[in-house]
Amino acid sequence: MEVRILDPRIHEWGLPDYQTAGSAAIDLFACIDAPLNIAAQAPAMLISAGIALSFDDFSFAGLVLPRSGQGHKRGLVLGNSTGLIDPDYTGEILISTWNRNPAGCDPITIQPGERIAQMIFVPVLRPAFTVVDGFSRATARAAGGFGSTGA
Ligand SMILES: O=c1ccn([C@H]2C[C@H](O)[C@@H](COP(=O)(O)OP(=O)(O)OP(=O)(O)O)O2)c(=O)[nH]1
Repeated sequence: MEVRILDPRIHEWGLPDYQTAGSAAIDLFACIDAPLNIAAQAPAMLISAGIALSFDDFSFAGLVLPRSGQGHKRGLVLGNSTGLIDPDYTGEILISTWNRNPAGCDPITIQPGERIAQMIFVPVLRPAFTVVDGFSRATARAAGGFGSTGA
């Protein structure tokens, strides 16, 4: 995969070496010029991750996820829940940043270079659709949905 470093500070912050470190994800840095206050419950803010990717082929995609500590302990999550990076997207990766804490809580201050999200890569399946009126195979669950098997 080719990566363009759009923010030169990433050279010093370090591209993650997740392939040898055993981590599943690369951390994404907040490419901001000064500390940034994110108010509780304010509309999500797009923050540059400072990199762009060129996927080798269309068989995998990227998912931007919150970091567990940032989300659970601090309330810093993603305004889009999960970000999908399409394999044909070559623009800068952006992080939809949201302070989920209740209104009135202190703002969260993000520092330049802080790792505010992470990205994993997933294989993409593209099943062919066959339009039918009824399914050819019956299952025990059928249309039993939420809670249908008990609490
Ligand atoms: O957290 C994210 C989510 C998306 N993107 C970029 C990559 C992705 O390929 C593109 C479009 O995202 P998506 O397909 O989820 O957006 P959409 O709202 O469905 O718009 P589109 O019509 O562009 O597909 O935006 C990011 O940089 N960060």
